[in-house]
Amino acid sequence: MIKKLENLKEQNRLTKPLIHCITNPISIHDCANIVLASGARPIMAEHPLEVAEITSTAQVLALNLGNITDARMEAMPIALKTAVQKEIPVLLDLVGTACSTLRKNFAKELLEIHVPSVLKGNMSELLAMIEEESHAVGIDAGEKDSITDENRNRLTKLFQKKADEWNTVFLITGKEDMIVSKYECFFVQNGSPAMANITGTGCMLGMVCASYLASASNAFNAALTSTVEFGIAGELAAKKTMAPGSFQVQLLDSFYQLTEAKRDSLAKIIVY
Ligand SMILES: Nc1ncnc2c1ncn2[C@@H]1O[C@H](COP(=O)(O)OP(=O)(O)OP(=O)(O)O)[C@@H](O)[C@H]1O
Ligand SMILES: Cc1ncsc1CCO
Repeated sequence: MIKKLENLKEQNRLTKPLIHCITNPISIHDCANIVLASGARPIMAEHPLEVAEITSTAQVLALNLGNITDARMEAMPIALKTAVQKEIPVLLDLVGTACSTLRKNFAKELLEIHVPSVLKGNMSELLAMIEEESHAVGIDAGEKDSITDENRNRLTKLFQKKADEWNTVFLITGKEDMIVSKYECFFVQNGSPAMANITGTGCMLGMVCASYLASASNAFNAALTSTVEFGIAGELAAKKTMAPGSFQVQLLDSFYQLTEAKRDSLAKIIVY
């Protein structure tokens, strides 16, 4: 089990892969910094006339639908097509697809071009994408969509079927996180409530996962390793402070400093 946790931060620190991120301005600065802390190099570029060139020099493409604009809606399909041509892995963060029909329809258009290696979002966003009932409150997941011991089995079956159909890995976040491929479903119980008190932690986790796609053996290992490490970083940061301003700083530092040994001793994973 623990074999699926790879030392991806160290591998990235040796190769410094370039991660092309097309993302929202709310958390863009935190996203660039967490890519750096993941051992990779970020480039945040979204002009429709330059993204093909930028994506073609990158090792991974990360798309995030938060605060979507006309410019990013024009740029994302161009970048995605380039990623397909260059055979580079893609992560799509489905921010807001449970509260905005525009975003959900746009996400479906992107999936028509190519289904990314990792589809990420909170539970409400992912339920909406697979046409199941969801209860989002704006960009946040609804309480009714939380993972419980009663719905664990149903959710596992639901997402495994879609992962098979779409040939993708789902990274589904919340109090408890869920990583699903057609073969496997792991639940990750690391993390802290303090992570929900600052904006953009979901976006940041997406960027860690994108960075790890550059070095991982497969998309499932990238999703699992990033989720466990980011969750543990949240726990360690929360031990230092629960106040949101300083928590944000501690989160970045704790993630940057987390060693493989400490991660393995603190990982809380349920293999389903
Ligand atoms: N109450 C909680 N307890 C433990 N971990 C949490 C909690 N809330 C969030 N997290 C962790 O924070 C990270 C981000 O998840 P979350 O579901 O809050 O993302 P999000 O809603 O997409 O965030 P944002 O839109 O602000 O970027 C995940 O790793 C998740 O496990
Ligand atoms: C608050 C917010 N609104 C759109 S994107 C975003 C950042 C977290 O997803």
